[in-house]
Amino acid sequence: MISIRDLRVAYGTRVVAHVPALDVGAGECVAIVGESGSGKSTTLLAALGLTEGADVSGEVTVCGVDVLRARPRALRAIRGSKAALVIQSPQAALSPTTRLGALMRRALRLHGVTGRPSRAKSPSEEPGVPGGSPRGGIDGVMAEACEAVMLDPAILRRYPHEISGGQAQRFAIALAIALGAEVILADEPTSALDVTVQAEVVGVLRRLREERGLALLIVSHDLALVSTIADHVLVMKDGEVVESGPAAQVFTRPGHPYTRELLEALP
Ligand SMILES: Nc1ncnc2c1ncn2[C@@H]1O[C@H](COP(=O)(O)OP(=O)(O)OP(=O)(O)O)[C@@H](O)[C@H]1O
Repeated sequence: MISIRDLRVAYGTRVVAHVPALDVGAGECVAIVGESGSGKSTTLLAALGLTEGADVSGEVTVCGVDVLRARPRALRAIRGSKAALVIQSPQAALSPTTRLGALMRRALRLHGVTGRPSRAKSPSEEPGVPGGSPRGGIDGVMAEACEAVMLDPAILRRYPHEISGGQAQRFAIALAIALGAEVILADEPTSALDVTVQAEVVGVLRRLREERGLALLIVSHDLALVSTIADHVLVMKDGEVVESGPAAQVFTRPGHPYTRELLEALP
């Protein structure tokens, strides 16, 4: 679903992220960890062609689209529908005067999700995803997407300022699901949340990838969180990947002194 080869992102003469190889398959979770400024978010944004003003080279393929060479139309087709970006403070991106339900409905219409059975991929394969809603219609798709992230669909009647940071992040994930996302790219997915809600959101992400085969690329400085969900971990430092391997290996037998440092800093 995501394949990156020899990605280099530079601002002026400074290379801020260099990623030799990164692959995320369906149902997999890959995490990028590292200290602030190490190039994690830049890598995530580059995967969707969103690093404005940067010189970007290499190969990036997301849902079959050659991101660095695709026309804007092809990029728009994957952004927001097939590949959804969940950012640190989703509330800031929501229009304050529009109820969440209206926001979600507008996004679904924009991407042609009607909730009619004709759009269903395979109801047996993906129950409750766009078009396959047993309740039918766009309202059914919206309600099921909320329930998939453990939000009461009544939240759709609220305004963005009436929900918590955790609910906002779950709403962003619900929106991605309603749109039929195959890939979720999440930047510090639980940064705004307290510990209990964090565990809930991670549980939701874990279940979604198991049940729907979602591919997850997560950026986080929280190694404890990453250890509960990632299959594969990339450790970045000063724009370079210093270690990359299966999560179990990176956490139990770290090969790089910097990874050991990060692990030792864990409470
Ligand atoms: N638009 C930009 N112009 C110039 N430099 C930038 C730009 N965006 C990011 N950088 C630089 O690139 C480096 C990597 O930033 P990035 O946001 O990818 O780090 P990060 O590891 O995600 O950090 P954090 O955890 O704080 O979000 C930083 O030194 C940052 O200052």
